[in-house]
Amino acid sequence: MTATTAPLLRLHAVGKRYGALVVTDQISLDVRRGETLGILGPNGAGKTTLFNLISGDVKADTGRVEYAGRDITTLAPHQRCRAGIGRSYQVPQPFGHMTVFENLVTAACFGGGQPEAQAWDTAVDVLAKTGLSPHANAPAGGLTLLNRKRLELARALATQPDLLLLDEIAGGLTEHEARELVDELRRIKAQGVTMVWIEHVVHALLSIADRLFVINFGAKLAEGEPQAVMNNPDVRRVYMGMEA
Ligand SMILES: Nc1ncnc2c1ncn2[C@@H]1O[C@H](COP(=O)(O)OP(=O)(O)OP(=O)(O)O)[C@@H](O)[C@H]1O
Repeated sequence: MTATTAPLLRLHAVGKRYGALVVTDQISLDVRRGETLGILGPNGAGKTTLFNLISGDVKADTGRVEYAGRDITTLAPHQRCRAGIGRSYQVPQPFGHMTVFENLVTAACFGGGQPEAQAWDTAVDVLAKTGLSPHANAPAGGLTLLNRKRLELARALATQPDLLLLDEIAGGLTEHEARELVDELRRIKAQGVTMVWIEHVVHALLSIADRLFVINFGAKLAEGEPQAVMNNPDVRRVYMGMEA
């Protein structure tokens, strides 16, 4: 990759407020093709809002969002999804009465814009990739936490994204389960998918992230190579503050 390669995602001075509360404070951020960017920050720092601004679930008050060189600031969520941005939600949102397979076909058809025959093939492929094949015909509402997290990842993958936004998919898992999830993410990364991962389980994030971006009170606190960011005095203070 050369230094001149345009970023896949670019946020330029993006801002969002709810009344007097500034939730996103002039965030500028580039994500290169193929990289995995980890997002860290205390509870309420504005991480999920940042995802909402990228996916279109929330519209920016100020600034610009560019994807693959195109200004997508005013596009609706389904248009951004069809353009290649897939996301998971912090609270898994499957159709609980539908089977795992039906959830994936639905995501491929309606999120990814794939014709039905192709959507079936995609669903079979994603089931295998995420270890959900044994649960293909189970109702989504009855899955264990690990499998609900897997399904959340699988639904995003079924839209065949170039950019995958993952919101706290390791939270609540055991050490062993989190390791399995990271292994799955490594395989997805190896296929060239660009990822942005919000995660409080720092060691899971550090095991795969190429770069970290830390948010505090809606603004950028630090950005860069993971170990350097974790050693940054401002970041340490925020995290020690969290632990106190
Ligand atoms: N629709 C909304 N209306 C008003 N305030 C909101 C809205 N959405 C988010 N907020 C506030 O914005 C702030 C940032 O929320 P956000 O969910 O982005 O934080 P977060 O960093 O993802 O937090 P967590 O780690 O707890 O998930 C919080 O104070 C939250 O209460």
